[in-house]
Amino acid sequence: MLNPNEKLKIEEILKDLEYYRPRRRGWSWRKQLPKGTKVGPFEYDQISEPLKNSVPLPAAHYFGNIDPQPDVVITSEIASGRFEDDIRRMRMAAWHGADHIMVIRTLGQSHMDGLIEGTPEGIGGIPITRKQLRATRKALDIIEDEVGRPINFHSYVSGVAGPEIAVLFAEEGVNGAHQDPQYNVLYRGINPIRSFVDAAVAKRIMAWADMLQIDGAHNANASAKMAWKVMPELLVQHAINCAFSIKAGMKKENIALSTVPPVVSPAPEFKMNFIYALTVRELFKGFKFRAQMNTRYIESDLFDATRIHVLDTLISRLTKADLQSTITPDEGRNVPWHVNSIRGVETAKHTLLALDGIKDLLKVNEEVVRPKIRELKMRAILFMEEILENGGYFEAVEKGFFVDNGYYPERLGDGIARPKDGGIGAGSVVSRDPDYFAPVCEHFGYNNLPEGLEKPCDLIGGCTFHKPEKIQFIDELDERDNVYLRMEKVVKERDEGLMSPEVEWWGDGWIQLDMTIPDDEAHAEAAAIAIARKLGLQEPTVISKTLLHPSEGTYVELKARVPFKVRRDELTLPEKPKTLPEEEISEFISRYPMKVVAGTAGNDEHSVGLREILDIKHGGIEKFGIKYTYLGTSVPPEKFIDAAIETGADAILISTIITHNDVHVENMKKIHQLAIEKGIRDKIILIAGGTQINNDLAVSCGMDAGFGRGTKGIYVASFLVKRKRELIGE
Ligand SMILES: Cc1ncc(COP(=O)(O)O)c(/C=N/CCC[C@H](N)C(=O)O)c1O
Repeated sequence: MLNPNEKLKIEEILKDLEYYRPRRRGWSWRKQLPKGTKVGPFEYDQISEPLKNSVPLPAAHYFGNIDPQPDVVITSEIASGRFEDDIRRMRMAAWHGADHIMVIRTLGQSHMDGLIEGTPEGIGGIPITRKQLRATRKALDIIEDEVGRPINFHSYVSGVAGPEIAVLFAEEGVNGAHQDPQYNVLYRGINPIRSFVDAAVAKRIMAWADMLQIDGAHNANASAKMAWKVMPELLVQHAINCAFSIKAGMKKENIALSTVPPVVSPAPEFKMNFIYALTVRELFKGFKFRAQMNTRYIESDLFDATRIHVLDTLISRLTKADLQSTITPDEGRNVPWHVNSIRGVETAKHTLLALDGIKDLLKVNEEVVRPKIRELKMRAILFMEEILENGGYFEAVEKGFFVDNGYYPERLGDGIARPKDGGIGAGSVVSRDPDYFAPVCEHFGYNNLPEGLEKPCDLIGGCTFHKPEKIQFIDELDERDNVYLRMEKVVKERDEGLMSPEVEWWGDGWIQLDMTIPDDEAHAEAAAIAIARKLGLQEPTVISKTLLHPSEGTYVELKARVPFKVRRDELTLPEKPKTLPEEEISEFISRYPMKVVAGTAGNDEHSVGLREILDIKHGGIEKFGIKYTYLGTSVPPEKFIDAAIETGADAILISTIITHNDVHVENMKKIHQLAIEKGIRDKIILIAGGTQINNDLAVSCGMDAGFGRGTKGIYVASFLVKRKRELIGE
């Protein structure tokens, strides 16, 4: 069982992998809760069972730290090239609410006509191998136990080894996979006939394994020059894969359409995206919808990408999504980093919760949308009719019907044409002889079962689906490229407590820094690099720039490598404030009633933090019986002293956030000085608080104590009691 306070040890995961068997087969949906379910102070209509361990959204602490889980499965796409580091990121993503982990394959795996073995390092994705799948599924088992919800493990069945990959996934308990023959044809240049034959074989196996299938329509969005123009084609692509999948034996509820809002602002996106989303859900009722956030128009600006993804998730809530697949906001600038995988999950969770029940609040204006939906459907139907007129799919793809940037029936003639008898694997499909028989189960198509056999694999005493002990587990094939070699350095540093920052791989040393340079883009970029170099950072690289003004300023984000490590055992941790037990505070106050005056000092209007320290509802000092007089905001130092004298207060609590020209320091010194002048300094307790305050600073300005960001009422109450005890000699 994983302990949240202990790091996951990959070496433990790698032990006894040859004996590992997946705990289940098939896809797990979230367990829905009824409409009107109460969580903390609120009622929800679209949530599922909560997690045992999780990280709530940033604002959750205002509402009792609730972390309601939306009804929709949330995907995190993770693949840095080293599965051992991806496993740690999967644990992070699971705690933030992801229960669908998608692992992108290494560059070019689609062109390998066979399986890869061992654990080589990947490029831009993971080499999908039996050992990598087992280690990851085994890790996901303990991670799902830690968060308390099943996690779906997902990858891709495509390429010339599609059927072999499908068997591998079925054997290793993979829960979901992309499978769409059109992907092979259009984007991997694999022979169309081979692709569809392989797809039938693969889909039949996926059906047996009860895997959820995601189709590949999103790739047309991602590939078209004008992504919004391919909307009619997307409907056709979905139709082709859905119909083919049903014929290959898949159940409708395991067929998910991969649908992406096609365009982004500054386009008036909802005029297209919302209509399209309504249309696809109407046409494919009964299938599942996997909403993928837009990848086509992501730039390097994390804020813009996040805004896009919030709006994409709004589309999901306004129509329907069974899965919300997040895209990391940094997909436009680097291979996704840990933090951005998590940000993608937070965006989905935040938006889905924010829009809980939204469809009960709004009605779609049928009068306006109906003709537009109908037009889209007509365009798709015409497209399909033209395919038929041209002799069918293979002829149409040969003529470049697909991913053409015309808004069908308009055609620009720039579609992706694939010759029916060309491409990788051309001519490799042979028809089965009348007496063809393969002694394996779930084998699509003509399989001549001999008399007396109940199922094909009876002939060989069981196939790997029915006798998993027959699966051949190959450990490592390349002694120069495997996880053990990679772990040698990592385990040594980890056990020595050597720490360095990382973005995707253990200790890769990368950090991100950002700065605003008051100059044009070119000079700002050059200056940022020079500054990073002077800071001693290595390989400084600009990953994003935001023009604030052509000449006045540019905001620059860089990544750079830290050339050193720090030792964990040499770190001085900020000591946690020593608080007294609640009942001890209340008991003391009952014997020595205390009064304070409080307010925000000087010309400071920020009072939320101070209210949290005072008011009972936030666990403020009032909770322990301490009475307070609230002087309001922008209180001059003199007023604090006069009020304290007037009310006979034991303490003055000043809150100060503004630090321009050190006004916070001046105010603290002034109050300390005035208390001396009025002869009350030795009887009154002076406390300052605020996000820019710390104890040393406050004491150096004459305060008795200072409290910074994250302070709780009990910290202040404990200090008041301790100081009062000193004053009365208890
Ligand atoms: C239908 C299909 N088959 C196979 C592959 C993978 O194929 P290869 O191993 O890269 O050749 C893909 C990949 N899609 C792009 C990334 C995931 C995307 N961002 C998503 O979230 O859906 C695919 O769409």
